[in-house]
Amino acid sequence: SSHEDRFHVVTPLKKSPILSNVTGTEVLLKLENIQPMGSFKIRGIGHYCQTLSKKGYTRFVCSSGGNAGLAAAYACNKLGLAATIVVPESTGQDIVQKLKGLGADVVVKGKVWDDADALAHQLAEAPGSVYVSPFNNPVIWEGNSTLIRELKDSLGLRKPSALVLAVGGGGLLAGLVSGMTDVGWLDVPIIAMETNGAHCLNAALQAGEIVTLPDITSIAKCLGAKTVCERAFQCARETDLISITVDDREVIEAIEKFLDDELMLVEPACGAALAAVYSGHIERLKLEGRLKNPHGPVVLIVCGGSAISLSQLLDFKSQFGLN
Ligand SMILES: COC[C@H](NCc1c(COP(=O)(O)O)cnc(C)c1O)C(=O)O
Repeated sequence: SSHEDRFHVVTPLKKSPILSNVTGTEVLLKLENIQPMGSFKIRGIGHYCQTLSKKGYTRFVCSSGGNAGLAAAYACNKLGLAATIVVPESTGQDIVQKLKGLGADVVVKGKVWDDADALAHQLAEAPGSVYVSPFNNPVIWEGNSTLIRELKDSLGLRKPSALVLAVGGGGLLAGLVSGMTDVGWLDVPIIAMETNGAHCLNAALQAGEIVTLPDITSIAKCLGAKTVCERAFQCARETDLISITVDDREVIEAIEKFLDDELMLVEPACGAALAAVYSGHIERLKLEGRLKNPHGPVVLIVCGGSAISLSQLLDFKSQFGLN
């Protein structure tokens, strides 16, 4: 599609000598943290808002941990449409202010994203309004799949030995699998990272069916969906998906190491993906022979996100005794 009818940018696929050295294999970073509003969300949410705006809706009602909301507020601002973003109490004030700065109405509701989502569905009943899911819609997955097309264009005939991503509700996973189907990469192993306490996909895979977590107890609130979407659960069974969970402490260690190594500050949702490298999972999987195409690069999706600041990182470090 031509530039003016999409909001995302083509992001760099950056070689990382330091992370390659840490894992003993080539690691490439897909820098979604430099998308407008700081995360990959603009690909799927921007495409969804763009598509639905042609149907005459005047107000978009998006439930979000924060990042999908920022993408929706940005898209509606560009489209000249009203936006209501419903976030849980765990969403920080800096994100709320950013949302308001984009002209969105912000409603804070409930302890976790699921509570905010229930209200968003109600508010979207109003005439002229339409609901925007942060992760559970085929149009969103179609937008997210543009990331794979860019990887294919960058890598040419080279196939990744693995794709590493963070999973919240599963929209990024569903989108990547859609793109992988298009480019013939369904055999590429997917390393699906979650934090313990926001591990709805891992819990479902262990149970053999979709389950709902009792609560979100991880600091990675932007991964905080208690139930993984159906499509993501199906994707996990249709692909060579390796589900890994990490502790919040490992996430904070990964964030700090990445800041020192690559001079970029990312939030806990993204730190979960980075922990695949810094907690030694990539190295282990390689030694276990799980990465069938060992000569290919590991591609890590640096998903970005706004739920971080230097002071929050310092608070997290003292919370986990990492000073
Ligand atoms: C509760 O929150 C769901 C969603 N965040 C999801 C998210 C993910 C995971 O993407 P998903 O698996 O939900 O498509 C990864 N990386 C970042 C930085 C994210 O913000 C949101 O913003 O509303």
